[in-house]
Amino acid sequence: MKLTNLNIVADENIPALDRLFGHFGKITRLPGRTIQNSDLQEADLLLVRSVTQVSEQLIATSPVHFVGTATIGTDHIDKAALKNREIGFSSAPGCNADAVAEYVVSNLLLIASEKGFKLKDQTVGIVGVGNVGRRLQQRLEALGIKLLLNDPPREAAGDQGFVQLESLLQQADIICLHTPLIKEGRYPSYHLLNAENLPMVKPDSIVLNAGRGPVIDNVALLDWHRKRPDVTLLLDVWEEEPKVDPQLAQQVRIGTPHIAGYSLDGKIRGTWMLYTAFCQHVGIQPEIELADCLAEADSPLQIVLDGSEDLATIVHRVYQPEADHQRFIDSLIDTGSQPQRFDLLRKRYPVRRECAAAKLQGVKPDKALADQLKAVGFILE
Ligand SMILES: NC(=O)c1ccc[n+]([C@@H]2O[C@H](COP(=O)([O-])OP(=O)(O)OC[C@H]3O[C@@H](n4cnc5c(N)ncnc54)[C@H](O)[C@@H]3O)[C@@H](O)[C@H]2O)c1
Ligand SMILES: O=C(O)[C@H](O)[C@H](O)COP(=O)(O)O
Repeated sequence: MKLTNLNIVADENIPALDRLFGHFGKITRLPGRTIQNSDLQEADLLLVRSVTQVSEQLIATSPVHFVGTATIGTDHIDKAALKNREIGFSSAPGCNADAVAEYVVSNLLLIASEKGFKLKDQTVGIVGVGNVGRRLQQRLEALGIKLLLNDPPREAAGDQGFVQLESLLQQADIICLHTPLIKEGRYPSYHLLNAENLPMVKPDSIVLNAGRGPVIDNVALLDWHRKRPDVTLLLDVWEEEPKVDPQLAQQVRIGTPHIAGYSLDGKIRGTWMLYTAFCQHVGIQPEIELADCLAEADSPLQIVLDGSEDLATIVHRVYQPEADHQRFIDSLIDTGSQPQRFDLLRKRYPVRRECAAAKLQGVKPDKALADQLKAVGFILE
């Protein structure tokens, strides 16, 4: 196999493809939802995002020998089918975990200022404490916030410090869901929140889902929330996406089109992780650095401080949930085209950097603010 004339079929929404895979051969970019078996009949590599269902049927009779998904989630991949056909596989674990943690912190700071509470007086429950949940845990702990953690697989593996889901639901002021979508096995997460346990949620609490839509039974959620409008809903993921239930969308305070992880840094990191995994698959040494790919993307974020800012103001200069929410609400205007608009919002998502990439200039923050900024991921000189 020559490594310069491979046929690569890739989702058109994967960034930095030319830089990281161009030298391996010809790249054919396709809309992820439309990639089908006939597109793969001469393909060596298939690079996807979460919207391509990689099934036995998709790869049957194709010469594909490596599949990569530039995402954390893998619920769209039939890993057993790939293994049966001895096709190499890699996802991008943790690639956009910082982006999701920052999305959550930014949302919570927004709701705290709207409702007039201090985050440090709240108890936050994190369900699913993996790459995303851990980074959220680190940030919130560093801000002095009390946490309740639920992760039965980690608990079963001997990790400590977890509570049962029911007690988390009963005690947390803010509930953040960060589990993968798992339908089978010992710890399924499908409809983890449902008609039976949603009523356990405390009055006036906040429920945020940035995992996968079906982790909450959306029909039960709508029904319950109509009786419990005191609860603030923050939803980035939807059970039938790209189709969104317009009635549920109207109940949420912040609704977004599955973009919690959509930082430029997280996306490029995802492609780069596939590049290194592919190099390993074919037994060559990766030569391209992640930092070079990010530098070439050339989207610096400079934040000039005048000394009047607090943590929320600065975090919202990196990521402002309200802008995404407004675009999302606008996309619901016509039921017929709503799913296409959902995909378009994702395809044309504005450049968003992570806190670690921001350069703070102007008036130096005092120690208290500097500590908070470091807690949420800024790097201060
Ligand atoms: N909205 C977005 O843009 C976005 C971005 C990144 C990831 N995600 C989703 O978030 C998920 C989590 O990401 P991650 O990087 O933390 O994954 P991860 O695999 O590192 O961690 C997932 C954690 O969830 C735990 N878990 C599994 N089943 C559980 C259950 N039934 N109840 C409670 N905990 C359970 C696991 O033990 C693990 O610790 C991904 O699988 C993906 O579906 C969404
Ligand atoms: O699993 C992930 O990494 C995230 O959900 C990711 O943001 C999905 O993005 P998509 O592949 O749908 O563009």
